[in-house]
Amino acid sequence: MSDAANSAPVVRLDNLRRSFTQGGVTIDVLRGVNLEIRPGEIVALLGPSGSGKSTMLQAVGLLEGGFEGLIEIAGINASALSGDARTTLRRDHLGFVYQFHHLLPDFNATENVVLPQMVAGRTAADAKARAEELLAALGLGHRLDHRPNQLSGGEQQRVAVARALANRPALVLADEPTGNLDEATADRVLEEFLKLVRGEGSAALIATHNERLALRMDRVVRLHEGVLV
Ligand SMILES: Nc1ncnc2c1ncn2[C@@H]1O[C@H](COP(=O)(O)OP(=O)(O)OP(=O)(O)O)[C@@H](O)[C@H]1O
Repeated sequence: MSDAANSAPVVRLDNLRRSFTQGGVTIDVLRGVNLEIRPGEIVALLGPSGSGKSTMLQAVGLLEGGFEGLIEIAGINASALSGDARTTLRRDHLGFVYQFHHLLPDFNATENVVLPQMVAGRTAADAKARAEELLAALGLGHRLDHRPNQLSGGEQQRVAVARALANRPALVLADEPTGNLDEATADRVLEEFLKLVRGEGSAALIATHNERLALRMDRVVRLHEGVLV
């Protein structure tokens, strides 16, 4: 067995449930999701539109309340934590990539990757060196001073990838990370994303509609009628 298989999971979900009530109608979106992700493991989360992929990522990302069941991140029971402690747990262990990059428009590529590191307490010099290393690894060494609106869609997503990995998260959560790119660009960006995640030794949970891209990951799980199959 590999080292990864012997070590504690970076995330463990046990009987995760979430319902939404809207206009008197309740829908049970997650009906008892169980999942464990090992350190360094890259997992694709598939499921049709509306099956609850984003809802599940919000739970694991500790971004929303209203869930029942266990959410454990790096061995810590997140369900039992206060808001501040959840924020710290998120900052120390998780990185996020969304379909749309959510970069800060007034900051250049380097600064967008530096900022989360400064929030985590790293010195400006260390943060800058780390940002430049990640951006160079993603082929953006010549775009460090460009602001988001001076970058192509693929370049913007690469900056978002660098930002997500900046604090060396144990787990990267990605929601359709290449969903707004054309097929060829999506393929290239995903390839670089996976390579970097593997190189960094992070685990990842990546929601996608794309079966072909999912096959490039270590494991595929599917949301069907509120549970993972
Ligand atoms: N805040 C909310 N209030 C009410 N219903 C919600 C809320 N958030 C999500 N839902 C419902 O939960 C279901 C799952 O939504 P979710 O966004 O998780 O699906 P998804 O699998 O990510 O879909 P897509 O692939 O289209 O992004 C949908 O039917 C949606 O309408």
